[in-house]
Amino acid sequence: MKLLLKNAYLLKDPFSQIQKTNLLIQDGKISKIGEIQEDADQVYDLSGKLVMPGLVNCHTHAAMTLMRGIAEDMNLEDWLNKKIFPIEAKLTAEHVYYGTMIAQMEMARKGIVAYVDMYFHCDSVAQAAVDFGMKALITRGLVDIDGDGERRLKENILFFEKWNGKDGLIEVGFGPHAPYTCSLKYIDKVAYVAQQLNAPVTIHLYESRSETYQLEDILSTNLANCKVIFAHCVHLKDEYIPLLAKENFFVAHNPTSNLKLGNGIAPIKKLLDHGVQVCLGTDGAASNNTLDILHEMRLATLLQKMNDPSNITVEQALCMATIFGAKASGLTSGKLQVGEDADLIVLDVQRPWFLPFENMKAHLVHSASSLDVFATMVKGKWIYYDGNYPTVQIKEIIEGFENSVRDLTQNNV
Ligand SMILES: N[C@@H](CCSC[C@H]1O[C@@H](n2cnc3c(=O)[nH]cnc32)[C@H](O)[C@@H]1O)C(=O)O
Ligand SMILES: [Zn+2]
Repeated sequence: MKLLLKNAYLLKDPFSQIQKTNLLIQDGKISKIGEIQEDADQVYDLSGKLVMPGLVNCHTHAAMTLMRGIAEDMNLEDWLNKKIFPIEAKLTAEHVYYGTMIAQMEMARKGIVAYVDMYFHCDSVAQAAVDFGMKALITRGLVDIDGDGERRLKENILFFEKWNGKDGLIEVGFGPHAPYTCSLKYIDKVAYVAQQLNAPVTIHLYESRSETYQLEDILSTNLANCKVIFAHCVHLKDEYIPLLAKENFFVAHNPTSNLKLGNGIAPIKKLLDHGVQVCLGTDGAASNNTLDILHEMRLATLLQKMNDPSNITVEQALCMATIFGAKASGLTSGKLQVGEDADLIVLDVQRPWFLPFENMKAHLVHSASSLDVFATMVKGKWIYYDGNYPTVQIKEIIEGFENSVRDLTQNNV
């Protein structure tokens, strides 16, 4: 299958100049950029549109779209214990499938091509990603405070065996939830298994003020040897920052969720200055409430500029949303060049807020909104195109989602 994208403005990566050109996509990969004479099966005239690498959401709980708006104006502890956990106790595999589908529709609509998930009923998450055609690093959320950690870990291992690498879309990792829900011994064991399987790990770290454990203790476990995405890192002592500057460590910054749950602002400028690899996440839709990486990119940038506007540059912001997220997730390259998977987005830039055109990169960070996204492609397939979701039956999904919400919220105790 050959697709030709004609007459588009192309931003290959945050550091290159925008140029008007054509892209040929063959069997899911970019096969040529420039003058193209070859015939294609499908030709798209993208005059007036900009093609750039797809965005990566490095921390979410996709199925939590089911709980969007259900628990507002609360701190993390009450939000989790009083509202979210009791509803999650009722979740079925079917609910998670529809919740994840709706999340993916939202993410595709907003230019996201790949995401990192931590949840349960993971077969449903993976099935939804494959059905929709989106890339996902899926980790089973693991807790052991209730004594049932072993069962969850076994489930994560089986899930790895069944889904890892599926269709070139799915990667499976391990998700020890947080140091306050997992003992050190359990984190160590989970990380050991992940290391043996060469699988990544994702964990919540220093999200709220009440998290006062020692980072040295956490890093004395096998976690030190794994590829790890640490979500949040808001309440990280200064002396801990250098400990995270490692090739195998990433910090997923979730500025909206951190503000909304009253947790504060992560020290992103300091992390970047120390060479820590920072990417962006939305967290779940119950704490954000949107899954919008363009929005997180802009907010992350503005928050760090609070005291000094030079703290985060336009290029750094674009890197967090694309290349750094791509590397953290391992799912895509975050660059548009020959030989890479065609994981790209198309923005309609014929709009007043994208003028003057010469300053487009600044507009992408400070002026664009996700509603400027015209189309989203993963591995050469459109998953969103001009109001349509070509891979799924929207009516059936919305119906399944609404039935799931009804199941979860009706008083059936
Ligand atoms: N409790 C599950 C496993 C946990 S999955 C991941 C968990 O992370 C929770 N979660 C979502 N957002 C946050 C957050 O911001 N901080 C901490 N936990 C969160 C989410 O509600 C979900 O319960 C079981 O029965 O096996
Ligand atoms: Zn989270």
